[in-house]
Amino acid sequence: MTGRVIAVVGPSGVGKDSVMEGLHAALPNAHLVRRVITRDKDAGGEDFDAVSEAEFEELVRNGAFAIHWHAHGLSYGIPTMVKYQLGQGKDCLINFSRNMLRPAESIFPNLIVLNVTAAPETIAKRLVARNRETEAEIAKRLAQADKALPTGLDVRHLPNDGPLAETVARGIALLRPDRVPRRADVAATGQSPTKSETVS
Ligand SMILES: Nc1ncnc2c1ncn2[C@@H]1O[C@H](COP(=O)(O)OP(=O)(O)OP(=O)(O)O)[C@@H](O)[C@H]1O
Ligand SMILES: O=P(O)(O)OC[C@H]1O[C@H](OP(=O)(O)O)[C@H](O)[C@@H]1O
Repeated sequence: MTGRVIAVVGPSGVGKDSVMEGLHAALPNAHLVRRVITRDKDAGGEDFDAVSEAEFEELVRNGAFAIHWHAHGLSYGIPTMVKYQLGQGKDCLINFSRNMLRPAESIFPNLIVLNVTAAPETIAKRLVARNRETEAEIAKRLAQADKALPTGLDVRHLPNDGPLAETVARGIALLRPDRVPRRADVAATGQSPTKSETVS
């Protein structure tokens, strides 16, 4: 059976990478996708392949990416290898861009969106504490924190205001392939129960 693409989205600093690491540790069938990014290799944070802009463009020309995008003055690519992993039946966890969810639908038919959220002041504190971006870069990222998600996708909401371990435990429950939605989910959305799910 084909694996699922689990597109982890949310504002910069909300905790996507942290949640993904926790899910990866707990779910043996979930592959953590390593992104190619035009970011300094010593920037810290997620494990990624650092390339120059010229190298990135060459990779694009050579069809190295299943999908790629530009954000925050950087370029991000998801290696085509992900399709092999999906073909092997592995779920693939990808730190994704909210802007790319619509195009992703046709590239990855088995797409689940894990929408990580937190209060704006919590996100701001985390970005400062992480110390990866300058003050000006942090301000720009915070200005883009609020972005609507496209409609009609299978979105599962994961608040990350509290302890990370609790978020990860709720994330695991949200991703269970046999998960039966709560009645409240059905009533709240008034549509297909799998379209929008939250575990509290
Ligand atoms: N539940 C949590 N409680 C406390 N700190 C957290 C929690 N989740 C994440 N953090 C911290 O918040 C900071 C931002 O987390 P992370 O880098 O995972 O965010 P991100 O959403 O992947 O950001 P970006 O999109 O910019 O890469 C990190 O320093 C991380 O350790
Ligand atoms: O705002 P949207 O489009 O959702 O996300 C844009 C980009 O922001 C984050 O980048 P980083 O991991 O902080 O470098 C995401 O991973 C994504 O690549």
